[in-house]
Amino acid sequence: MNLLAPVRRDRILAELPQCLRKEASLHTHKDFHPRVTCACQEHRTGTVGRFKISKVIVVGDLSVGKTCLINRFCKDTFDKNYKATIGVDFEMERFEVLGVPFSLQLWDTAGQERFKCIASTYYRGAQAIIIVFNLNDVTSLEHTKQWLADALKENDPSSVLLFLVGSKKDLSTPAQYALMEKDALKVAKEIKAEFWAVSSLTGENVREFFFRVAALNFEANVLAELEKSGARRIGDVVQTFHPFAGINSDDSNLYLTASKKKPTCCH
Ligand SMILES: Nc1nc2c(ncn2[C@@H]2O[C@H](COP(=O)(O)OP(=O)(O)OP(=O)(O)O)[C@@H](O)[C@H]2O)c(=O)[nH]1
Repeated sequence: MNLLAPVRRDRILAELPQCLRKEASLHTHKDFHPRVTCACQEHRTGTVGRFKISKVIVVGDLSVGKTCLINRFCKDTFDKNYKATIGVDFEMERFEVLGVPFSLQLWDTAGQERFKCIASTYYRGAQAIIIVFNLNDVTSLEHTKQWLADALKENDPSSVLLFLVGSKKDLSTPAQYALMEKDALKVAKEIKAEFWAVSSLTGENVREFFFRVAALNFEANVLAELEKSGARRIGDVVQTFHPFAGINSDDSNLYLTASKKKPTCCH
């Protein structure tokens, strides 16, 4: 029995949302990986779509706009008054990607030094890290590397997606923005993060950004799941036949046959 309400119509993704700037993007390909599209069509996404929830943490200096960013996307609200986040808070957002349900758990963490210690205990297990800075405050951009280093202490750098997000775009003139973007692109390249510039006040790029986060996360999860199930299938054959290795001299061939077996779909 499915007790969950259907996914909101405006959370349905049928295509891969595009990056903001190709210079600092995690992927420049236009569509989802063909193996992912194929797995979704054939309902071979394993735990993704059943009970998979992807944890995303949002870090950055105090008052850069982390809470406002999450609230603009999840609740479509904006509060002009600053209320510091104490420790952490989280929102759950459900999507449907290529027909498969997929959820993001968005963790809003405190930027204030005195709450940082509590917040950092929630960094572990993140599949994506969003590092936010204020487009009108170069110091907050400089601090992003330290925020990332702290978040990576608790996570495996090779399996986490990174996003560098410049906030409060509405407060910059085009000339100021252009200057800051140059610096931000450099940092993004250095830390291997995808760059975005948003405004939670106007909503500019907010939806596009989170759709991109959801899509790339989903893609990474399905690819990992396919890899895992492929390895398991090969392992199963070996396990099944291994006890008879002395009898069945072709045992090694079985292993090879299994691993070389042509997939039924595009890979
Ligand atoms: N003009 C403008 N102001 C913003 C924007 N985003 C946030 N703010 C303002 O910036 C202040 C701080 O925003 P928050 O979202 O609370 O900042 P935070 O990063 O969550 O702060 P901490 O919880 O202390 O880490 C508030 O007064 C917001 O109204 C934006 O896009 N444009």
